[in-house]
Amino acid sequence: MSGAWYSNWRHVFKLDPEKEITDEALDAICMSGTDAIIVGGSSGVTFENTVDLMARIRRYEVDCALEVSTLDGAVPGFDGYFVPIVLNTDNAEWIIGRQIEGLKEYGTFVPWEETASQGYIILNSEATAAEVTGANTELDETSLVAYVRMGARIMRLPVIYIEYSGRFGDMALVRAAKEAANEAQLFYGGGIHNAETAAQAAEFADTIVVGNIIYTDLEAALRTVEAVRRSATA
Ligand SMILES: CC(C)=CCC/C(C)=C/CC/C(C)=C/CC/C(C)=C/CC/C(C)=C/CC/C(C)=C/CC/C(C)=C/COP(=O)(O)OP(=O)(O)O
Ligand SMILES: O=P(O)(O)OC[C@@H](O)CO
Ligand SMILES: [Mg+2]
Repeated sequence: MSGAWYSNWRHVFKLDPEKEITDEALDAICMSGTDAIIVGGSSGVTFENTVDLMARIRRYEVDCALEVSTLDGAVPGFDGYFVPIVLNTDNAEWIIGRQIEGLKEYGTFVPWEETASQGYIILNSEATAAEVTGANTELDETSLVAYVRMGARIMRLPVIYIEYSGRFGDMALVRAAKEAANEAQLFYGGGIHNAETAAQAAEFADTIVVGNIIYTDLEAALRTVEAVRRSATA
C-alpha cells in the first residue's frame, strides 16, 4: 500500500447525506475509534445535505472524506476526496463522463494531494449504484481479476473498491481481488452488519466500509470497529 492520506484506514463508516442521523448516533459513530468517515451516497446527494453533514462531523477530530458522486455535492472543506470510476460498466458516462464534467466545473479548486480515484467494481445487482450505472454485476473470478488488474495495473488507480452495497459479498472473490490488487488499496463494502462479517471482510480487504447498518442497528455497527481492531492483533 502507498503512503497516501487514507493508507492506514482499516475501518471506515460511510454516512449518506440523504439519510437522517441523530446527534447522539453521530456522536457515537465519530467517537467510535473508526479510522475515518466517508460521506457518500448513490442518490439524493445535494450541496445542502452534504454541507450539513460535513459541518456536523467537523465537530470531531475523526478524518472525514467525501466520495464525490454528484456534481452538486462537490463541497469544499473535507480532509480528502474520492472520485469513483466504475470499472464494470459499458456506459462511459460512469467511467469518465461525469468526471470530465466535474473537472470542467471544479478542476481549478481540486486539492490534488488529498484527492484519489477509486476503481469501483459493483457486484450486487440490486444496489442503487449498480442500477444507476448499469454495472455488469455477474462476474466470475476470472472476470473479476481482469477488472481488478485493469484498475490496479493498467490504469494504476490507487484504490480498488469491491462494492456489494446492501448485501454481504462472496469472500472468495474478495480474496481473489486482494491477490490481484498489487499496490492498490482494496476497499470492501456491502452488508457488513456485525462483528463476524466485519472480521471476515477485514481478513481479505485492506479497508472495510460499513454503511447501512448504522441506520438500522447502531450498536451492531459500533461493534464492527472493535472486530477489526481484534483481527489486526490476532
Ligand atoms: C470544489 C471542490 C473542493 C471539489 C473537490 C471535489 C473533487 C475532487 C472534484 C473533482 C471533479 C470530479 C472528477 C468530480 C466527479 C463527479 C462525479 C459526479 C463522478 C461520478 C461518480 C460515480 C461513478 C457515481 C456513480 C455511483 C457511485 C459509484 C457512487 C459511489 C458511492 C456509493 C456507491 C455509495 C453507496 O450508495 P448508497 O446510497 O448507500 O447505496 P444503497 O442505496 O445501495 O445503500
Ligand atoms: O451500506 P453497506 O451495505 O454497509 O455498504 C457500505 C458501502 O460499501 C456502500 O457504498
Ligand atoms: Mg447505503
